[in-house]
Amino acid sequence: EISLQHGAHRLGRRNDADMARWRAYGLGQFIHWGLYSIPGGEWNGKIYNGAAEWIRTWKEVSPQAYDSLIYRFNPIKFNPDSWAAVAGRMGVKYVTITTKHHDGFCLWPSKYTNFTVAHSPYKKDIIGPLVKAYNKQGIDVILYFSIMDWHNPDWRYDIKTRDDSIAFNRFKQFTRNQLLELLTRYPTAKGLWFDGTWDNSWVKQAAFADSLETEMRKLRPGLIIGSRFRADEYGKRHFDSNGNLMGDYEQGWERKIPEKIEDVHGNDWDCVMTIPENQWGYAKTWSGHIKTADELLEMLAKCVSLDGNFVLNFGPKPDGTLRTEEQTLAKAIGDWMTVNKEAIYNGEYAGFAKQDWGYFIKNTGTNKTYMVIFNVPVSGLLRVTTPLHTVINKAYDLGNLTQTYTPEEIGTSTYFIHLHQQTPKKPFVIVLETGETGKSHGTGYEKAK
Ligand SMILES: COc1ccc([C@@H]2N[C@@H](C)[C@@H](O)[C@H]2O)cc1
Repeated sequence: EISLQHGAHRLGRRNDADMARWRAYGLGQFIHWGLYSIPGGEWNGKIYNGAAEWIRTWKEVSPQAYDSLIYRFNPIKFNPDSWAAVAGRMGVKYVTITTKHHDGFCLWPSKYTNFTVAHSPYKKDIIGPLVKAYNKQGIDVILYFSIMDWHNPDWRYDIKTRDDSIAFNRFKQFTRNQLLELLTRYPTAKGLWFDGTWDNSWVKQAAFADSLETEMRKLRPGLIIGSRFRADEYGKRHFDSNGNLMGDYEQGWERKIPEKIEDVHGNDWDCVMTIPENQWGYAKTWSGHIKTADELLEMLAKCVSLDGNFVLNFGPKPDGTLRTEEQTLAKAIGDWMTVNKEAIYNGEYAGFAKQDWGYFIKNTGTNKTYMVIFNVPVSGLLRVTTPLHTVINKAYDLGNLTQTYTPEEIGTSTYFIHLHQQTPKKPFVIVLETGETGKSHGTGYEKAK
């Protein structure tokens, strides 16, 4: 271990109620909405082959022409209650919303720049009504904020000259002002999801970012901040120079999912996922593979089975409506969650050996472990190996509690659950009620160090 001034300030997971609430979410929604939604990945009739929210960087697009999109931002059909209703029906417990993406356009009327909704034809605050509508549905809000801001003339990719340093110091104050402004305007927001923090200019601000993080936590006790916000004084990000996670949850899983529990190092984490291969903001043309509800449900179950949250991205249209494909997927996921939500909410790593048929999810604080089944073997036999000293007392269908199973013991702590003839063509859940044998009352696995 080396001594660090600006590394992790806490070892291991947070154990307070605010973090326990975040840990229990399971399923979240990401929303990417802004000026980039207007071109939707197309410019002068040509399709941009990158992510639609990055179109400003395309050589075919002049930054000034892009920034003039502010005069076309007027989502007349925007109705936050309908977005929140879709999210509620889908069963999400939290939403992460872009307050400002890399292009610098603010969805709230910030006092610190004119590049906001207040100076668009729409005029009104977007974030406030969104927070209110989602909170009314019992859905918590996390604010996405991009440090990198292409519009602000003081932004720098690196600090090479004294002028860079003078400009970037102004930028740091601007950033601090906006973050404190967001936390003050939206006091019910539970946390921050930072992005745009990989460039040298910001990576060199270990001391500034560390003190800003401390200031934000003081302003909002319990605030949840991800690992992507700041670097330590050696430029290490997410994990400091001693290998300890900075922030409260790991933000390393963007469009990818860990394979095994060792990959998450005993930390909290979220996975943020797109429906097409790689589009966050609205893209008129979705190319490549569009994920199905069953694929997304398997990703959800996999994340929760490995102690994470699964956050599915929506890119609303410039008029404020949600595209049909997203509404259809939200309903399909919601229909499944209506029956199986108790396997997802308050879910954690169960410590059972991974099996090919699917995922084990333990319910925090109870003796229930859920088997979320995607791949029924031709044998119709589901193998279960329990953790040490754990026995199965009861097994039954979550979707039909009268449908019970008597596990056949086939070896030490190993059982076969015999499925009944016709199994559904949808993912389904079997509930295991377990008990402990022998002296040890361990959880069957020690949290990975
Ligand atoms: C350098 O590669 C990327 C990839 C994606 C991003 C942004 N993070 C996602 C959550 C989206 O906001 C995407 O624009 C930024 C840089």
